[in-house]
Amino acid sequence: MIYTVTSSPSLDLIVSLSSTLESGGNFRAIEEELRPGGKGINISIMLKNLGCNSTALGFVAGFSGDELMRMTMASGINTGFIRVRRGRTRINIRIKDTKETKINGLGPTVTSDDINYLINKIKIIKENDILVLAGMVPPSLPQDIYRTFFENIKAGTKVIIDTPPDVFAPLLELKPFLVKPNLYELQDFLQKELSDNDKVIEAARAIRDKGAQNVLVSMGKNGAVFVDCEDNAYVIATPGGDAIDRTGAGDSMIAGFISDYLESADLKSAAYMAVATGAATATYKGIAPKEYVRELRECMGEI
Ligand SMILES: O=P(O)(O)OC[C@H]1O[C@](O)(CO)[C@@H](O)[C@@H]1O
Repeated sequence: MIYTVTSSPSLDLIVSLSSTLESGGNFRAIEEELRPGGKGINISIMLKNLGCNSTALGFVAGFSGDELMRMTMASGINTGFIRVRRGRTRINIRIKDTKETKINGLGPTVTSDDINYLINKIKIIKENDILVLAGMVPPSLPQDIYRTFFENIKAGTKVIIDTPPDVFAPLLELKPFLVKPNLYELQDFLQKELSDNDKVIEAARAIRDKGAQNVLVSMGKNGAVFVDCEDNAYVIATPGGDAIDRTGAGDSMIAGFISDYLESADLKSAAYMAVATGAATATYKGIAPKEYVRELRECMGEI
């Protein structure tokens, strides 16, 4: 089984403007859409599109939490959300003009009882299952919550961490199966520019040497760098196409990686599928369907 944990899921409100957003201005949307969001939720949706079942776990609250649960279940995903009493599931805003402006909300207040309910769900995850820990840790949660989750799983569970490097860095010693920073976050974290692929590979190897088994660095339109547990390093180009909506593209990469790895047990093949899946969502409105992912994967050729 595959489990995704999103400690702060969201509804994503995507609003398009015909003119450029200015602080203090008054604008009207020309298009708007409400989607279920949060990294683990997007991963579960992409997994479903690729034909893999998963269970989405996390904390939800208020009317926005009800709507998120409704939308997630309508996508055919198993859910095991913990309903918390105070506050509401955050509504993250994406404003699109010529660029994309993101405002991510705070999320509800989560108590230690709520956390224990989620830990109990995590405790039943079996050896050889996959657990994805994804997204920011909201201020209302203990900042080491992912460590607590990690420490409550059985040995042999494959843990994948899809968070910025400052969140996954303290967890590397617990030997996650895969971490996936994006290049911008990684540069910010290291406080240096990784100006060519060799430098990205070197940085990925340094993360692996600290404990991660495999490291996938997503690089937007430049594809990804993948360094595996046997020290193979690959630079994987995207199958092309102009990004129209990057929301969920990085999350889709994780789903692509998992779905391929479960079928092929081949890390390189999984990394190529990750890039195809991320590119599909980036060049599609919403989380891409399987046929489109397959088309892009075929464009990348045999590996
Ligand atoms: O958990 P974070 O880092 O705040 O990011 C959440 C946002 O990222 C996404 O999961 C896209 O990656 C959105 O669906 C969501 O609004």
